[in-house]
Amino acid sequence: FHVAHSPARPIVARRVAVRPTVRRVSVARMDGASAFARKHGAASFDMDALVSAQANADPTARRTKIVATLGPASFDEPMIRKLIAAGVNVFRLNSSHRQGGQFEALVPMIRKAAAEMNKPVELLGDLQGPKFRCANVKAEPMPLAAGSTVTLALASSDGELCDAGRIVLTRTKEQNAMIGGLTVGMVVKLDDGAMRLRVTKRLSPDALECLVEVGGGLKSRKGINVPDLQIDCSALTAKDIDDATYLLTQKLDYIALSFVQKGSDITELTDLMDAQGVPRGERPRIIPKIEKPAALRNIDEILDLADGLMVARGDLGVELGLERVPFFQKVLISKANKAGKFVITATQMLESMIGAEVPTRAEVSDVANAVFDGTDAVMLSGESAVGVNPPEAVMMMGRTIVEAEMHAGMVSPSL
Ligand SMILES: Nc1ncnc2c1ncn2[C@@H]1O[C@H](COP(=O)(O)OP(=O)(O)O)[C@@H](O)[C@H]1O
Ligand SMILES: C=C(OP(=O)(O)O)C(=O)O
Repeated sequence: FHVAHSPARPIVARRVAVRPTVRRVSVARMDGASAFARKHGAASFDMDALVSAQANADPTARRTKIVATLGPASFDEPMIRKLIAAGVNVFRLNSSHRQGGQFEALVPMIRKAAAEMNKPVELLGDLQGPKFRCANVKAEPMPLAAGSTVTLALASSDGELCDAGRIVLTRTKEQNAMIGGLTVGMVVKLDDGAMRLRVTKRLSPDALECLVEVGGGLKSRKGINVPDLQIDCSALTAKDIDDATYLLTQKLDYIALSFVQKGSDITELTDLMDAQGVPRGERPRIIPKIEKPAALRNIDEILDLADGLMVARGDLGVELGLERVPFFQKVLISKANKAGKFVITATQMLESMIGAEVPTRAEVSDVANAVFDGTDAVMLSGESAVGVNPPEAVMMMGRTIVEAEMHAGMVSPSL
């Protein structure tokens, strides 16, 4: 190699990794280097055996479960059967997108397919919670060009669509409060932060002018986050109560609650179950979605009242900052493991498979690392809801999990 232009600070192996004294490192002080040394210091690798021992086992025979979100790409019975055969353990019905009698048709379809295939498939109903979303878009995707100006407004009539530089939100108590609370200079993020607006002018009590700082294409019902705005609202919105009222009649296995911030948010859901007279033995297990900094602060009281957790990395990434997600994923998985509760790692796991047959190395690595962290389940979102090949996404995830589980004992979590 020509080294004349080598960087001032070359990459060097961590000295602690080869020090024979690693076992004396203080456990109390868990700095990165000592944690690395404690994990790897004493390991010896039989490279021949490791390279030969490719897991060619059945990708459906694994401990870590696969949760697959259903959507337009997976709504028919032949596809549901393919997904079950590919190894889906839990189907997720996202109430944020519930329309017409969609779920009413899907639930019996899944149960029938699972029974006929003799596979123990479970169902998870996800409640939107106080999450802001745009209305449906007239011609998808609606272009938002960087540098252009758009209007962000409450819908002026029922059924108004996002169109021609106007992003509209259905009128709900929470969305009315959001539009009312926005002030000039605030940042508004769209679609899990893929696009960014900045408020430049208040046009009326119901509408704001915004500059598109990061552009893109907006699709129907995409999430809207305003990290600078705190809105005091209940954990269950009117829509959640309506969705939960239906879901609780379906004897689902799990119910996920979005934007939980504190323990009492979970109590709102158990109160609803009481009010509906859902017998104790028939209640779905409650999964708070951890996607707000407040939920991280109050995680112990939340975990106490929950049956499991979801590391909801989509919104968590927007609310907390993307670069902070990996560490908190490990903390949340560790806390759930220690409390004896299950944990689902969710969102963008094989994201590129929405449009491609093959994922990126980074995505495969992400699935494997979630397994190494100790997750109990990994989740597919758009990959199985709107992707080009939902069964292949499930099989890719299954193969990755099997391979990771084979080595999980060697790559034990360090938290
Ligand atoms: N029940 C549904 N009906 C229509 N589209 C859906 C449904 N569920 C999911 N989708 C589509 O799949 C995408 C990914 O699903 P998911 O991650 O659950 O949604 P989101 O991140 O919007 O909550 C959604 O943004 C939506 O476009
Ligand atoms: C799972 C998540 O929630 P949703 O898909 O409902 O936005 C998330 O934000 O990661």
